[in-house]
Amino acid sequence: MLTIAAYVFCAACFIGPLTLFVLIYRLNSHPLRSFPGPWAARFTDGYAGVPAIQKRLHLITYRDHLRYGPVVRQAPNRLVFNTVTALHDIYLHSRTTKSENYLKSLLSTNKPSMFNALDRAQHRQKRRAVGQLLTERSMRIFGPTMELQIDIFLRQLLQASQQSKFANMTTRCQRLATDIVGHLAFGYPLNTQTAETNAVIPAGMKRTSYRISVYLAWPAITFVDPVVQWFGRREISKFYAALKKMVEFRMGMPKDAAHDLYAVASGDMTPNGEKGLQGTDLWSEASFFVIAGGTTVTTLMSAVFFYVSRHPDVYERLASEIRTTFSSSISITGGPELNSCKYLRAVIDETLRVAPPTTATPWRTEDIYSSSLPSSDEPFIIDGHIIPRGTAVGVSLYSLHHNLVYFPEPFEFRPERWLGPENDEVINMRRAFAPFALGDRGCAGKAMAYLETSLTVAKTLWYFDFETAPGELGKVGGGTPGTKDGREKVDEYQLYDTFTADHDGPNLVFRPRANFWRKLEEGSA
Ligand code: HEM
Repeated sequence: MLTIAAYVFCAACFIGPLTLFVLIYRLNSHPLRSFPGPWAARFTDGYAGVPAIQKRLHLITYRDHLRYGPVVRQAPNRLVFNTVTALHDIYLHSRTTKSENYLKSLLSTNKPSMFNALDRAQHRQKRRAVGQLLTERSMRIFGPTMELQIDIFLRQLLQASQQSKFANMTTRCQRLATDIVGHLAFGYPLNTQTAETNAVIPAGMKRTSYRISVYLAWPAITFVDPVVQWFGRREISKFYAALKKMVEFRMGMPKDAAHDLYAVASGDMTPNGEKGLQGTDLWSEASFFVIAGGTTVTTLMSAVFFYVSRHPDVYERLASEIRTTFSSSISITGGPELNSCKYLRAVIDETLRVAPPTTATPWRTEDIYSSSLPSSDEPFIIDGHIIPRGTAVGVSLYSLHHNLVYFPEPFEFRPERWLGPENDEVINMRRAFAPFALGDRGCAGKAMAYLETSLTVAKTLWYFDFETAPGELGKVGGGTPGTKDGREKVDEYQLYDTFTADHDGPNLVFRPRANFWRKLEEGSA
């Protein structure tokens, strides 16, 4: 009988040469060997995986572009680009789909959602069904529900100001965005703004997004997921229990009782005559929806408050636009007047540029998964490079949005850059601006994100003046001078890469304007 030592010896004899073979192959014969990049990235996904665990992969990617140029090999089979040509070649290409590592985001449900379906036909059916809920027309129907939640947000700010307390805008915006998306997905009042009962939902969203981020960057490490789940089992079971409660609540209501995912996208046929989502498909879609719509808008709103509070000139111009465009709080609603606020739109776009809420690189690959796409012998070319089959390609939105070639003084927050005459420089800038990605896998919720953020910012500036909290509290959210890890810029809102970003602050102090606050107290905002 073999002893344990003999087993170990046999394994070593097999694994040793195999590892050596893989290393030599990756160094000398791998089809991506001529692309520049750090040495470790040739051998292991761990090169990106470790900073993903540290929530700073977007900063490492930015640094690597400065070191190695516009295309960097970030993992044995992954190339990240930093040009506008690559952006368009990748995301508007007729033969790309999401890369295989997105399957690692299936996690517990094992049912692909619109986010991680690789097959085109499957994705198209989901996108058509879900997309109906996110059109501008649908947003007009949903608008009043959204505004009721924003009123609660404003009343909470009023309360904080009356009690001379500061407000941490990450927490406030996160709860607001969660409550809004809860209504849109499940027609369910999560009430995280006013009660702690469902606070597990935003916390669960953050945790899930982080796990997805790490597993996307380092797919092989997914084997630790059962251990991660075991350690977080209490929170995870609370999170799923809260989701289950929402589902059961909604199923107990008539289908047309709310304007939500269930009403608009489920059933054999949707109201638009599309094939609808069925049973469990619907709920894997809805769970993803809560994360996609909740975490991203949270980042956008918090970052707007960060930048506006630190730029008095921007603050003055924005406040003046809102306070002269509208005649009352009731008139601040979705429509032509809100759309006429060009400076507000420039502030939001500049925020999306400097602090893109999706910090992860949205990876794509040549589509070999869709039965509906005939195979092709055409080379797959990105930015002039022939890309071998099986390679994941992508653009880091954080890097591209800080690329000097397109955005002069890239770390300066200057909304005015979006308002200049349409010259070549501005056209180039617009082509390089892609916070929602591009193409048929780009964001489905763009109209909702602009509406929700515009309403929240405009209404806040109608009722309040605000400034950063005094002392150390006011520094939360910015960088720390002297650090050498890419987080040294005091005036840059610090994003922690968890696929969608995590962050803290800003801490702001609010002062009600004149007597407008009475309307808030009366509940007739
Ligand atoms: C500022 C806010 C937002 C930003 C910056 C943003 C950004 C993005 C990006 C970059 C993607 C592509 C991700 C990838 O390829 O992996 C995406 C996809 C998606 N987003 Fe958003 N998003 C925002 C808000 C929303 C909202 C409010 C919703 C809906 C409630 C939403 C729903 C979706 C969906 C369903 C997809 C998947 C689309 C598909 O694969 O067909 N997003 N988003």
